Amino acid sequence: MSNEALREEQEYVSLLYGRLDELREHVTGRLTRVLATSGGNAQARVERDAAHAAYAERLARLDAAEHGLCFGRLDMLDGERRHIGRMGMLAADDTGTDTGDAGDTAPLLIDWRAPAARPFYLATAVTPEGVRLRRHIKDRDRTVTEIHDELLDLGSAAGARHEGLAGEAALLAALNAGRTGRMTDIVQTIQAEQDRVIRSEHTGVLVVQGGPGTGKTAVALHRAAYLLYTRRRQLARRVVLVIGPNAAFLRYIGNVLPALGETSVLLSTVGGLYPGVTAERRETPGTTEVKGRSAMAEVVAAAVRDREWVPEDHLEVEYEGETLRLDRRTCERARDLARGSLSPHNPARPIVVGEISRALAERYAERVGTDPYDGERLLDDDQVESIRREMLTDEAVRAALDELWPDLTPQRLLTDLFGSRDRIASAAPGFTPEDRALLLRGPGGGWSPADVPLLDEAAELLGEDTRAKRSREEYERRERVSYAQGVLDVAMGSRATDLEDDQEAEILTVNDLVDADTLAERHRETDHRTSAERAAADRTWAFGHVIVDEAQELSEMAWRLLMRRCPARSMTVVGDTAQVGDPAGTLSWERVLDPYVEGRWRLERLTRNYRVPAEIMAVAAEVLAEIDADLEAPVSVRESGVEPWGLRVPPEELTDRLIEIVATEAAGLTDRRLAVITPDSLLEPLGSAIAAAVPEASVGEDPGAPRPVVVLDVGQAKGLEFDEVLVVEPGLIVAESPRGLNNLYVVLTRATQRLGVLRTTGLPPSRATSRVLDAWPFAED
Ligand SMILES: Nc1ncnc2c1ncn2[C@@H]1O[C@H](COP(=O)(O)OP(=O)(O)OP(=O)(O)O)[C@@H](O)[C@H]1O
Repeated sequence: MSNEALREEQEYVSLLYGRLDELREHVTGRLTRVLATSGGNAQARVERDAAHAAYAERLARLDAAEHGLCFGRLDMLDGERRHIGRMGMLAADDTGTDTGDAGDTAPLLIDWRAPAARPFYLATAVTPEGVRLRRHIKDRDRTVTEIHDELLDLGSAAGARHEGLAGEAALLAALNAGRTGRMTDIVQTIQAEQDRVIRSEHTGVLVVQGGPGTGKTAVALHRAAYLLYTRRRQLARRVVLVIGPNAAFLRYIGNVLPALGETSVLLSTVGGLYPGVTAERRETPGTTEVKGRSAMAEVVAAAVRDREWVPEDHLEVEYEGETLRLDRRTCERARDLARGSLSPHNPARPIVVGEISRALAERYAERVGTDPYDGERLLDDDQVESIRREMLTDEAVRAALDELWPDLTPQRLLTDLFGSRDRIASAAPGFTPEDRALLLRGPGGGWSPADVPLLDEAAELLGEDTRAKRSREEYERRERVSYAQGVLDVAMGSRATDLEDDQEAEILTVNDLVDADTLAERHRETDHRTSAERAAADRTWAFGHVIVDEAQELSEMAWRLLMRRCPARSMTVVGDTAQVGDPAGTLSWERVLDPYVEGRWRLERLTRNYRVPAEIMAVAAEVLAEIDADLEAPVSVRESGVEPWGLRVPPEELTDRLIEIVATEAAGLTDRRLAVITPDSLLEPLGSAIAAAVPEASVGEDPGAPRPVVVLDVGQAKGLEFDEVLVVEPGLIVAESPRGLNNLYVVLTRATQRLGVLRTTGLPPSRATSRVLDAWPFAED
């Protein structure tokens, strides 16, 4: 890299940062002006809120572009030069436009997502796409530090060493860099097969199948950014939902989209998609599997129907000293009318209430208001109606109505169902007694992630619970009034205090003009939450696009929930059926997708492994062949020169040797991270032993700052990566789960540099069910 080239690029990059500062200043000025204005009618307020949100979002995008603003340059064969960066910028003084591909104005910088930037990712020496030179530019704190050039016209160079790797030097530098515990974006080095997925024009369900480390997560997130760029109007309002397997994974990927300037995104697990429920209950794999089956939809529906009760023969209700009898037919008629309304359960309840209370009032009127001589009813219709209304406040009548057709929350329905052997038997007649036993549970203990799709299913069938809705509305109203009262108090407190008493009496205060109730109602009109916050709080939100990562882990019931959240069926589904570990997870995309979008989903494959060096992948590929000989392992794009190591120790020495190894490794880690991955059953004992002996270690990913050493079980390691990985007792990992080999494949493919395997001599061969492990040249301790 010549100094001349560095100087030239520095000049250009400084110009771009100067322009970025101008844009920032301009938007900040506008934002300040919006914040300073007040008053006006409702429309003015709405417009002001919209402008406020738009400027704040734009400022966030400008801030996000600060690091690595311009990372590439294309010199085209026709002499044109294009600079590629995190956002588009025009040279013109039009501060409102910066898409970089607009109109005739020459762009200073082209957004990586614009069509003109595409050759940066696709051009190779064989298909140069009109590019003569591709340059990768690296800067730190606005200073250009490195430049990598590739000449792509055929005569000029041998091209990349690995055919098809775009920007090989920059790519390898990124792949070899130490991991921080937070995923970073890959805009500078997106590869051609990934670019095709990111920019796919398919608007329906796009499935991206790829082995470990092929960049599925990275691609899915960049696709979200791409879609937000090309369809910002629709998607920013409707929000893009990104689903990940667990909270640690969401933290791991959480910085990528903000770093790309995109905020209209909600990251969640499936278990996090039911507002008000924190799904932390742990369940056995058997229970998770049963709850994930699509047949559970019918079980929930049957559980609702079972609560729409009619008596065997008749129902007796005590009212004002009289025993009123309702026969089965009357109750049945009420139930049929309510069901025939096709409304969900709760909204249909008034039909039952109306029918039954009317029948009861009639019976009562017959008893107390009948002429003893001619049997004529003495009460007119109005009197009967007022008796009926009166009855609705009576406890016995209400109890009878609750028995016939209770107002139900999804939580109530499922708590009652799972707490009763009889209810389960009635709702799940097709299940085996063993499966039914897996659903049974005692009171309390909260909800599990597998419960959330069931709660959601129940919520659909039950509709809004009228009582809960009323009390929620009343609570929200009281909150608004109390907030408004606070506003009024502040207003009163801050009025001028140097007035004479009699003067004060003459002056209207804010409390004379408006009371807290009125002010509260006015506040109702404005909702200052972002779209993503509103989406998170709304169970029925329809997302513009849904991205599902580690999608092989989702159960059939989870798919039902996600499909409801995305009526447009615009989805990017990324996963690897060979990595499925969840007992309710999927081994076939057809099976889970065809029921919703039969024949309309598209499959793309990623074939290169960017994470795992060839030496480690060679071992993992053998495990993959054990899972299914037809599955193809992704091809590593690099070698590390370091072979994986294995050590076998006597069982009684496992903990001490492990601590010793971890302590030694930890001492040698600089800017690197080590993960110790254990079987689920050993996480607790080994994790606490390591954490007690090695100060750099934490058990589970630290929600705050990631530690250099982390001890995880298989489920926690899913989707994550580390510079070094130490797998403990692989035989037990295989033995502990019906998908044990898949789990072994997952843990062996988490390392970017080094892999070690530590096992005991004690496990009987039947428990170490992997041929690869049996054949592994473990050193004996
Ligand atoms: N084009 C690229 N440039 C630089 N880094 C890349 C590129 N593609 C992937 N990577 C890196 O490779 C690693 C693996 O990517 P990612 O986690 O997205 O793979 P994955 O397919 O989701 O893996 P798994 O199935 O094991 O979870 C990440 O560190 C990612 O940043």
